[in-house]
Amino acid sequence: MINDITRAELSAEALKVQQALVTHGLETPLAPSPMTSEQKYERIKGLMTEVVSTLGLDLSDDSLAETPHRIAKMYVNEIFSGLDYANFPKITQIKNKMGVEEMVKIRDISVVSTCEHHFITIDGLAKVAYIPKDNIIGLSKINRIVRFFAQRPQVQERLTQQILVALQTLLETDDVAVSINATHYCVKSRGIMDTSSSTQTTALGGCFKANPATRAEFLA
Ligand SMILES: Nc1nc2c(ncn2[C@@H]2O[C@H](COP(=O)(O)OP(=O)(O)OP(=O)(O)O)[C@@H](O)[C@H]2O)c(=O)[nH]1
Ligand SMILES: [Zn+2]
Repeated sequence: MINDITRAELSAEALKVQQALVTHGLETPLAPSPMTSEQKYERIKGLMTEVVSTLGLDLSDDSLAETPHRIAKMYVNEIFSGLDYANFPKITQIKNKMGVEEMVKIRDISVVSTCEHHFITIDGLAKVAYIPKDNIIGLSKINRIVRFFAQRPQVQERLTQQILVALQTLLETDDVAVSINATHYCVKSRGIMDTSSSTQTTALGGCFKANPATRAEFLA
């Protein structure tokens, strides 16, 4: 949830994307919080002090002393920074004056996210394609949108869909496709401890869904 003060600071793109995710039932489950980033940092630092000392570790050791601070900073400013729409990337688009009507496809976009069930890393690659309508988006902005949604606690299926809907909303076309192949460290480093499996998720819109040839070209 976003309060009125925060809303005023958000970009038009961030607000449009947030609204679209809510409409599609794809928004990350968020509980209303009146806390600022600074207040969240202070509280998490205190709570992590409890976690680390409960584990029996000596917080007076010079290597461990700053760990609660590091974790709180990492959660708020880094790996969960995508929970705050104030961090939504600046989006640059240009008019499609050159009449591009073929697929634009970006491969091997780094996806480093965090599994929301275990708070352990998800590590993979994304492929994103779209067929331009009126606008062409700056290429790096696609990577930045992937990163924004990756920097949340996630399930891979929702991450894939959030990227799809964000791009459809910004590009004003349904003709977008997203695919992610990733290793879940909650599967690799604990639990079943499978070190070889990876997970592929795909979200297709418009002609990528309707046209088998377009779908095949994307997935190839
Ligand atoms: N669909 C989906 N499942 C995920 C994702 N990340 C983790 N999971 C799964 O979430 C499930 C949580 O299952 P639980 O039984 O509640 O947790 P757990 O006891 O730690 O389960 P194990 O991992 O089997 O030890 C596990 O099967 C995980 O593999 C994801 O991105 N998508
Ligand atoms: Zn997990």
